[in-house]
Amino acid sequence: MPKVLISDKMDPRAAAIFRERGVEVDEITGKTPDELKAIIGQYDGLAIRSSTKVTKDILDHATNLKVIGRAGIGVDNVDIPAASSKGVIVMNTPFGNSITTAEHAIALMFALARQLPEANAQTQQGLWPKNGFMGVEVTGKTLGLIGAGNIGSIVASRALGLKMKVVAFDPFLTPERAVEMGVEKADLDTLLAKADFITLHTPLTDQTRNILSKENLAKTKKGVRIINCARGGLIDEAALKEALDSGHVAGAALDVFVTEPAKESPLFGTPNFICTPHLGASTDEAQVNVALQVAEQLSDYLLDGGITNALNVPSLSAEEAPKLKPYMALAEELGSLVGQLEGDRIQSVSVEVEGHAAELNQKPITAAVLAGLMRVYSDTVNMVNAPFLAKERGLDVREVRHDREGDYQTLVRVTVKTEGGDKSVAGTLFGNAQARLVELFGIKVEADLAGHMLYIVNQDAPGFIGRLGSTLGEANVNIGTFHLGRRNQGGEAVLLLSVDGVVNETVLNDICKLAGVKTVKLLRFA
Ligand SMILES: NC(=O)C1=CN([C@@H]2O[C@H](COP(=O)(O)OP(=O)(O)OC[C@H]3O[C@@H](n4cnc5c(N)ncnc54)[C@H](O)[C@@H]3O)[C@@H](O)[C@H]2O)C=CC1
Ligand SMILES: O=C(O)C(=O)COP(=O)(O)O
Repeated sequence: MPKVLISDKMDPRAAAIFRERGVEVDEITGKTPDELKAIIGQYDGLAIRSSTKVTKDILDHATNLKVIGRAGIGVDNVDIPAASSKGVIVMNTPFGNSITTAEHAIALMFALARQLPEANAQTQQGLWPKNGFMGVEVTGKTLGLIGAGNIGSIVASRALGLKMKVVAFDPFLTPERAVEMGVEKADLDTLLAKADFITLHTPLTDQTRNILSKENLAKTKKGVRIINCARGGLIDEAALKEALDSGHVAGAALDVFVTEPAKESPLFGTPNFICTPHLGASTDEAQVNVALQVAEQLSDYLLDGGITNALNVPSLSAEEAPKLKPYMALAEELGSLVGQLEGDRIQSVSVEVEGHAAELNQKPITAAVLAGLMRVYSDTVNMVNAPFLAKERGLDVREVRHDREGDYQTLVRVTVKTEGGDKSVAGTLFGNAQARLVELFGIKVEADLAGHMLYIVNQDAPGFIGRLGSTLGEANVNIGTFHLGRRNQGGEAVLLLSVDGVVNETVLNDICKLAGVKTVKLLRFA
């Protein structure tokens, strides 16, 4: 039974779903990195929010980990490249808390416009400060939206409902989508110059870090009010403090900080500054949504291989997964075969599918070919890290889908380009389940690829098989299955034999010495 650790506070429904689905679950929150390192090796899955930092160091100790599920959106607390290179899938729940977070941004906008926190505090101190708080209306004002994705577009729709004008800066926002959203698409400088309120809704990336820098804050309209419910690091906090002190920025509301938990900050105590402790996603509704979703997604993957909302591997629905499973086994065997036979000589790989295989999602099939192929270099390769490793090695990978009818109802062909020319292997599924090699470097064969196998290329001649049988028999090597193919009578022939146990070097040398033998190689399949 797979085992999952929930390491951040999550709605109890997540644990209930895991148990219902047949996944063992531990809920252990608040661990230090060292404490987490000590226990993470036991788990196949890890469910987190933003508190757990999944660093390379933690991943190095996560010897059984297959999948990380983020109950929420931002995954900047996960070292995704490190997870990918370890073959660990990273998933998030991209929509479960977006309405809630958009509402928090709107709440903070009103809190700023009417100085609600300070007015509340002074009223409760018995000051009745009726003349101390002059607010501003939002109606008719311009909201500058930096980032017009899921959350940004919900904020825009709410702002339009409040009769605001919305100007959006997002390099990926198409003019058509801007029209659909009812917003004006603008460049950043235009937005900074026009906006009465600015709200940020981008991930933290190298491009967005300090997007509200000292220089950009200086380009804003005097009296602007700024809201950040996305990520700390999008605003230069020191420059914001200066701009609040000088009165250029009339107010700022932060839900997120560069360093979290933010137990101290030069911004604390600044007039017209308000903040919340990363509460954007904290509503009953959002937490139920993300908890249910993350538990279902992790269970799907650990139990059935279904992949939803993964950030480092193509998606694979729980419906597709069982159909693709035998294809992935076939693809991995074909990749392993060419990898073992051609290894370092491979310059590029092409994966072709035809017949039934062409009706399926090809990405997982290609990833499985690469996993088989790259396993020559490392035992820890799987379909998550294989595409990355292939890229690192400079392997060019192509996918081809044929609509044509071929000799087989379904076929996967892997062609590798080497200095010696293109070499191709192909396989089919018998009964939609049983993987079978049907072509090996242009020669028709029919073989199961399993266990230890001997690959022999020889000149087709009478008596060869008898001599080979005797050599193996004398060495006490039992032949399990025997598959033979040849280009033409008397031409090049290829033999694939499954053998019980490992064939040692002496036996391989004896086979090499048999008349007509060109190549002998010991292969290993799962
Ligand atoms: N405070 C909180 O508790 C929460 C914070 N968030 C954060 O909100 C942010 C946005 O989330 P979603 O809208 O769901 O993401 P999304 O991926 O749907 O949208 C992000 C948008 O940012 C845009 N973008 C990327 N680079 C940009 C750049 N250089 N300049 C301008 N725009 C750029 C993208 O094109 C995209 O449209 C994330 O960072 C997420 O972590 C999300 C949920 C809760
Ligand atoms: O979903 C996100 O990106 C968030 O920032 C929410 O964070 P949280 O799950 O509340 O720690």
